[in-house]
This record gives sequence, C-alpha cells and structure tokens, in this order.
Amino acid sequence: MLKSAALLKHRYRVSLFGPTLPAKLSGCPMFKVEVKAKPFSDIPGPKGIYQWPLIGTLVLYKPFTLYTPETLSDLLNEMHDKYGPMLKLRLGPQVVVVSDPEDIENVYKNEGKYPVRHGLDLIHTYNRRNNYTDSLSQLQGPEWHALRVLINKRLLKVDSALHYLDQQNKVADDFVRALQTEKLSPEDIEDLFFRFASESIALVTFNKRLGLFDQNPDKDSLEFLEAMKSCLLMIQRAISGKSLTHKWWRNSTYRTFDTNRNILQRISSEHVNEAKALVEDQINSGTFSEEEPNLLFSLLSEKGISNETVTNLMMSLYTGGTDSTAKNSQVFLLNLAQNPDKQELLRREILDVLGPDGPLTAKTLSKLVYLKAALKESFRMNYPTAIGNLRILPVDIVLGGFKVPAGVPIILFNPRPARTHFENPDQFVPERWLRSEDNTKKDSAHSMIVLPFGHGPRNCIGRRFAVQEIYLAAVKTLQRLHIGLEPDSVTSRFVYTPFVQPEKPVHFKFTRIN
Ligand code: HEM
Repeated sequence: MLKSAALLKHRYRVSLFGPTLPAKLSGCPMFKVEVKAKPFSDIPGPKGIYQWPLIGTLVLYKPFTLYTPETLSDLLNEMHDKYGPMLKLRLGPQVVVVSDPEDIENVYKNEGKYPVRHGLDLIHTYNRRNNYTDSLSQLQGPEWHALRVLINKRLLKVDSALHYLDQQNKVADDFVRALQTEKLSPEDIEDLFFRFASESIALVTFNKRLGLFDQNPDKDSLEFLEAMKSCLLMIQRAISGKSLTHKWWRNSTYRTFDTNRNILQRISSEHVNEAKALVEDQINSGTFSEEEPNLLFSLLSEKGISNETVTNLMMSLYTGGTDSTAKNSQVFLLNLAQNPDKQELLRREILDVLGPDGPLTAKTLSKLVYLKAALKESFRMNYPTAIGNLRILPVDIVLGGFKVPAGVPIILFNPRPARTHFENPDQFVPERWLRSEDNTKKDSAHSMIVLPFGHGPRNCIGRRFAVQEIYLAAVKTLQRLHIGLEPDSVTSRFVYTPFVQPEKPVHFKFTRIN
C-alpha cells in the first residue's frame, strides 16, 4: 500500500492529463487511474519577497538570516524542517529542492542522454574572452557527450586508476613524511593535504611529479600550486555570489582569476608538449602500444584531437581533482581522529593486510573492506558538496506530487537524507556499510542517498582517482601515525567552499606508532 502510494506520488512524468498510473498497477488492464498533480505554484517554500528575483536570494543570507553561501547546506536543512521534503526557493533563479530519495531517483531517470548541470561561469567567461574551447565540466549537449565518451573508457575502467598506484604510493609516503614535520600549524597541515592531492593528480593529468614535497620545490611547480589555489578562491567567490559582474566587465575577481589561469594554462601546455614529444618518439620508433594505459599518452596519440583540447581537458581534470580530494581526505582523517576506536579497527585491518610498510596494491586494496566502509561513512556524515547535486531536465516531471516544468533547476539535496534516513545519524559507524553474514547490508538505506560523486552518465569522471588517493592518504598515515587532535581543534561545524571543510583549519596531532 505504502509502496504504491509512493509510486503514485513520485514515479510518473507529466502527461497532457497529468501523470497516469499504468494499468498494470491499477489492478485492471483496462482501467486507468488518473492522478492530478498539483501545480508548480503550490510547491511549498518561503513566499512574498523571498520569491522576488535577486532580492529573494539576498534576503536568505546575512544580515537578514544567520546564513552565508558557505553555510547554504544548513539553510536548506532549516527550510526542509519548515516546508517538508520538497520546496521552491530563489537561489539566483527559481529552483526546486528535493530530498526524498524516490524523487532524487526519479530526476536521474529523466535526465536524458545529455544531462545538464551548470558549468562554472567564471571559467566559461575566461574561455570565451581568450578564445579557448570549454572543457568537460563546462560543455553541454552533444559536444559534452562527444568529449565524455572519448575519456569515459580511459578514466572509468576498473584499472584506470590502478595504473598510477605505484607512483601515487610514493606521493603518499612523501605526504606522511611531511606530516611528521615539527610544529606544523593547522594551515600548514591543510596545505600538505592540498599538495598531496595536487601531486597525485598531476601524475595523471601531466604524467609528472611536481616535486611539491621536495626540500626546494621547483619554481614552476610552486607557481602552479599558488595559481591553482588562487583560481579556486576566485571560483568560490563567483559561486557564492560575490562576483556578479565578471560576465560584463573585468572586475577584481576576474582579473585575479585571469592572471592565475594564464599561469596554469602556460605551465599545463608546457607539460602536455613535453608528453607529446615522448609519445611522438615512441610512435616513430614503433614502440607505442595501442593499449597504452597512461591517460595523457593515450589521448595524445589519438588522431584528430588537438593539443589545445588535451591541455584544456587536463586542466579541467586537474582543477576538479585538487581541492575536492584534499578536502575530503582531510575530513576523512578528521572523522578517524574523532573516533579513535574506529581508527584502531581500521589500522588493525591495514596492518593485517599490508603490514607496517607494505604498499597499497590492487590485491591488498580489494581486501580492505573496513576502509571502504569507513570512507563511505565519512561521505555520509559530511556530505562532500553543499547542495548534493543539480540537474535541469529536458522534460516536465512530477516530484512529490507537484508538476515541475522542464528547464527548472532541481537541487537534489542528498545531504539531508544522508542524515535523516539513518539510525544514530550523528555517529560515525562504518559498520553500517558492511555486509552481515547472510550477505545483506547491515543498514538497508536507499541506494540514491549517499552519492558523493553524483549519478548517471554525467557523474564524476575522476571518482576512481579520488577514492584511490583518499585510501592512500588514510592507509599510509595509519600505517605509521596515530591521528589525534590538539585540544583546540575538536570541531563539529563544517562549511562548503565549495567542497566540505571544517569551519576552522584542523589542528591534527600526528604521533608515530612504530
Ligand atoms: C572526493 C573527491 C571528489 C568529489 C566528492 C567529486 C564530486 C563530483 C560531483 C558531485 C560531480 C558532479 C556529478 C554529477 O553531476 O552527477 C563531479 C563532476 C566532475 N568531477 Fe569530481 N569529485 C571528486 C574528485 C574528482 C577528481 C579527482 C577529478 C579529476 C580527476 C574530478 C573531475 C570531475 C569532472 C571533470 C567533473 C565534471 C564531469 C562532467 O561534467 O562530465 N573530480 N565531481
């Protein structure tokens, strides 16, 4: 009964006469039950001034409320407490926010062949002014699809990331060595996470160690690192509505972005040219393999793809793969620090499988079940992205019993069910993801709730690399160090910039265990 009520409410697209329950479900093949969906205008949410263009968004934030764009997730939670699992808001444009997993699933089922998620407008503006073509996360429609298909097979195969595992083990060793430097400030530690993610993903995007953990890192690499940080800061300014005018004139956010993006562009293209020379040598000497597992080499050997396309793509992957992995690795280690009993269980698993010095390999990784459960639990507790995900559908849809016309941005607010649909949601319990002896999951949560990398054909292209790197950071740290916290660093508040991070930089206390 409950199930068919849920089906009635959620599953069917709007037809001319409203959503129609298929005959099969109505119990009689000749009988069609017509369900009238409520109109878009009836969707709950703040009314009046809150629905005015521009003003409606401004009044959601300080000084009118306690929220800022960085605490948007808290704001959406409060709205859900007040209005229920579906609401309508002005967040720039008018958006619909859904948090019922059935609705979330329904949206993904209707996203079509070319799912639409907003790109980053600042990058798009920069590309337009400099005559660069947009890359993966910016493109839409068939152009997006063509590029995505080209790299799907290279990035999403089971062993795509494993190819880099040996080299990334060495990066993680350097990272853990650096964590043992005396008198690290919370900001120094944050910087080390960023270096770890940058160094790890540069192996993939530029076939290079940047040397960021060296005693005297290369000048270009440091310039590259600082330029990336600055670009990310400007992107965050733009996302949080602090740079409304860059589209029309070169405001200070745009100018800072432009200067730093030019640095990234120049150094990236030098790295790509270097790799191109190596590939050409191999092709000329007949030693190049068609099955080349190195992403950059394989793309550079492909006929009909320009160096510019490859450079833009690699920059897009590098941009997508630095802050995201750095922040989520840090939050994972923070959860382990705050839950010493779970940390100990995980360390025991790692030492049993790898010993105190062994590298992470494809084989050992497959045995680390508690590690995988612990990371999933960390994603559940501290959802990586503030709003979850976003889609703009090509078709009308019924969600929560309301009509939502095609073209309305729909926020899939997974962070909420990630808390409300679990027992003891504030406790870090990796065990809930382990299978019990009868091979069923202990917690039978809806599969559409914890989706840290999105879902469907437009999900995160770098997810295999992201989890591999986070596993490496945790494994190598736990093999050697106890992760604790200085007393001033116990934190439970998180903000989004745009990935999750503790409100204040964390003062970890790393102590050697062997
Ligand atoms: C913990 C780390 C990461 C998280 C939480 C994360 C999360 C996400 C999410 C939620 C999306 C949107 C998916 C959707 O719309 O369904 C996305 C897209 C994307 N991510 Fe990640 N990501 C991470 C790491 C990475 C890494 C390491 C890379 C690069 C190697 C990367 C590159 C991208 C790109 C290029 C897109 C756009 C894909 C497209 O539009 O087709 N991400 N990511």
